[in-house]
Amino acid sequence: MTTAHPPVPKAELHLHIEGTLEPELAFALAARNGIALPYASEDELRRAYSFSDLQSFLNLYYALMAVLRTEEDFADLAHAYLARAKEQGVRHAEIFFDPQAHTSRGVPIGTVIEGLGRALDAAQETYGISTRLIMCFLRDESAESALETFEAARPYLDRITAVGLDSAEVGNPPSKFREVYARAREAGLKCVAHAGEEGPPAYVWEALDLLGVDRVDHGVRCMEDPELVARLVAEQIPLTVCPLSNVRLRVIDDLADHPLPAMLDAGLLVTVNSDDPAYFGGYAQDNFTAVRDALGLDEDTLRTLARNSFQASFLDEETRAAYLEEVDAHRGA
Ligand code: HPA
Ligand SMILES: [Zn+2]
Repeated sequence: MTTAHPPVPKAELHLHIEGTLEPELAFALAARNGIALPYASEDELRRAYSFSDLQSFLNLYYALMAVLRTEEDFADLAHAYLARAKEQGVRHAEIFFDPQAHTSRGVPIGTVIEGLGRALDAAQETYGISTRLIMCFLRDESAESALETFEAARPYLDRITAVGLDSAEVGNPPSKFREVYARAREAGLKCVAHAGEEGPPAYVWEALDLLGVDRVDHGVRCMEDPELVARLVAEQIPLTVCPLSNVRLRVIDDLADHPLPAMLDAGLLVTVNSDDPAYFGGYAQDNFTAVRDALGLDEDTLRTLARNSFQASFLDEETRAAYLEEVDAHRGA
């Protein structure tokens, strides 16, 4: 008899909670809230998950959020994610949310944060997962809207660890959001930003130099610029890479061609994450397994990726050290 190895303990650092909305939950919440979805069934919805680029995904991602209306909806969404994350060996999750995608539909920011917070408060006890929240600004909305969102979130900043930047990248460079990032840093928050997913290496430079990010989300296009790679290596700025997302959004043609091994060889602090797992075909361990199989990564490399995930996290040193010990004690990938 063969015994399946438990998945390696890991931190998930690039995960949009709205991107964990599975068709089953979308239909259940639609029914609960009396909302009609333009799909006849879960299968029909699933068949719409075929994307040509980031924007084609974002269109469906924002449309399906219509089912999220109450604190309970946001709590249920986070509980469903945490239950799956536990099965995938996730021990720590730093979770993005997109407040403007909800406030623009009339859902108060407090409903979003209190709802997610309710689930995250129970996460350690219920799932054995420590959590942080990262509030993202939609970069295809205005700089003023980001500032207004930050001010609306002020009463809840004790629940928020960092700010981030997501949505349609090309044409919306980090420089547009200097002011809100300065304000966030002044308030004691960490800073991350999506950069170098569809956008050029210049956007990664801007995220570093103008926003002062502690971590770059995606960042795969840094490989086009050796000077940028040298900077990221020298400062050990973490990159939260999302392999299955890259294939589904056609950032990379084929997983077998993914630059992950070259990134590791270059000395970059790379982590593997799931981005929007309900849409891209896999959660955290699914991404680990997929890169292992497509790129022939060995057990030591997978353990390095798991170690990197805790190194790149916003955990305190004591908790980080405890998780790293768990990784080192783990056998099998
Ligand atoms: O991969 C992504 N990129 C940009 N914005 C996003 N919002 C959800 N997922 C993504
Ligand atoms: Zn993302």
